[in-house]
Amino acid sequence: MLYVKTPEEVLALIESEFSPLEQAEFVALSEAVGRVLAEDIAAREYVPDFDRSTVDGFAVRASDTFGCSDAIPAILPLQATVLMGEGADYLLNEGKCVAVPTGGAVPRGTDGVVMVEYTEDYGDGTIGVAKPAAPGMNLIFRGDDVYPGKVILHKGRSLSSADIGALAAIGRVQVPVVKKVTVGVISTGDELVPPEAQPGPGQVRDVNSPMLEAMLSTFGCHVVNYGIVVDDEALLSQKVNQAIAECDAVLLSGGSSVGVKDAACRIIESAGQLLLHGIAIKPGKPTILGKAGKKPIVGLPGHPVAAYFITKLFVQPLLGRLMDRDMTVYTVTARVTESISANHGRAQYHCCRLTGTGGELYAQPIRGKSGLITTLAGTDGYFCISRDCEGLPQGAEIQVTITSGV
Ligand SMILES: Nc1nc2c(c(=O)[nH]1)N[C@H]1C(S)=C(S)[C@@H](COP(=O)(O)OP(=O)(O)OC[C@H]3O[C@@H](n4cnc5c(N)ncnc54)[C@H](O)[C@@H]3O)O[C@H]1N2
Ligand code: MOO
Repeated sequence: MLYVKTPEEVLALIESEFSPLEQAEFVALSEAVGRVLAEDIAAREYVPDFDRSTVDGFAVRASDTFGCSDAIPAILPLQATVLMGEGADYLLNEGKCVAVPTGGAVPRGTDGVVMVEYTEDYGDGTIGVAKPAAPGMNLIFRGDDVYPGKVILHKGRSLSSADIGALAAIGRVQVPVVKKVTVGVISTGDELVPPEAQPGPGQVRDVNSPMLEAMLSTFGCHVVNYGIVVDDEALLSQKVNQAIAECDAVLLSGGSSVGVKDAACRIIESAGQLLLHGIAIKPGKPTILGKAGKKPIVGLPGHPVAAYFITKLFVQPLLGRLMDRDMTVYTVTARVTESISANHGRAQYHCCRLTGTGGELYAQPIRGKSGLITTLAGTDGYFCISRDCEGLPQGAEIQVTITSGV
């Protein structure tokens, strides 16, 4: 008999029982994408460090161009030409202009740049300006991007490729990141053979290890795969204890239910402390959570779809807690394409395919038992029917968490 907790209670348990590992290291910028920042990053300099033009054109004092037009251009003598990669440390004289390339420095006193398209070079050292410049037009001023002390990225953020660009802009080539959490993965079952093997009668390929390994690497973890262990309690216990010694967290798939050979619960209990056995969720009810010291041990249900959802819904936030990382998932609103029934009392999760027509998104639920795996393959996301709901009518609005691409 399982004494189940609600998903909300499980998330609260994770928050209260586990804490960030707080292990940081420095990595090169080229290694930093996807890593989690260990501290806020503040700029130490101005970016850009000089006033610069955003167009090819002529730096002007805007007031010298007011009122000009195609018919009556402002005629400004060319004072100088700025070259790319060189400074312009002089004053723009009143009534004059300076030729600047896109990104080039502009002289002091410039408060606008007129695009070359709106000018005419008369060939006598003067430029005709046919369109007035508004103050600030086509200019980026020193420190517009960042200034010393400005925090550009916050602790806990998983670095995106755009963030890498921002770090490069401020010269942070050694980045303080949270050390990767190492997660040990063990699959248990007498019936399991490695994916490369041809299953014999009653045997199935190990789906969970490769799937979990892939999921964990998208969460930014380092994975140690301990392979398949047969249903031998002593052997499994030895493997679990080895994984606890070598890793920061352990996932054990299979053997989580209440069958005679389902030893995961006893093994986790003897390795440390049992925190939970059973979540009011479908699929994934017979999930186990325990800890050995500060290290979490999760007993995932053997059914691959159940193992998948439990990893998405609870292991991901658990590892986020260890890495002190924001693991917020984003959802989109869609309408279900067909009615779907649900078990009252358990939050029920379904994968779906999304289509979009007429500005609306539609979610086609993918039906199938949790022992099947191809129901997950090729789906775009998943949605939940809450435990107090007996089903959804066709067209009901749902929130879909997108999973395609990860
Ligand atoms: N009497 C009861 N039986 C079951 C219950 C229950 O409450 N009472 N719960 C069912 C639910 S729900 C689930 S989910 C499963 C969980 O089973 P276990 O975690 O104990 O896992 P196993 O018995 O080892 O395997 C279940 C199923 O999954 C296949 N499996 C296991 N590992 C893998 C893997 N790595 N790759 C692919 N497939 C795997 C295994 O062959 C079994 O078919 O229990 C129900 N039973
Ligand atoms: O967790 Mo089970 O998947 O409901 O069969």
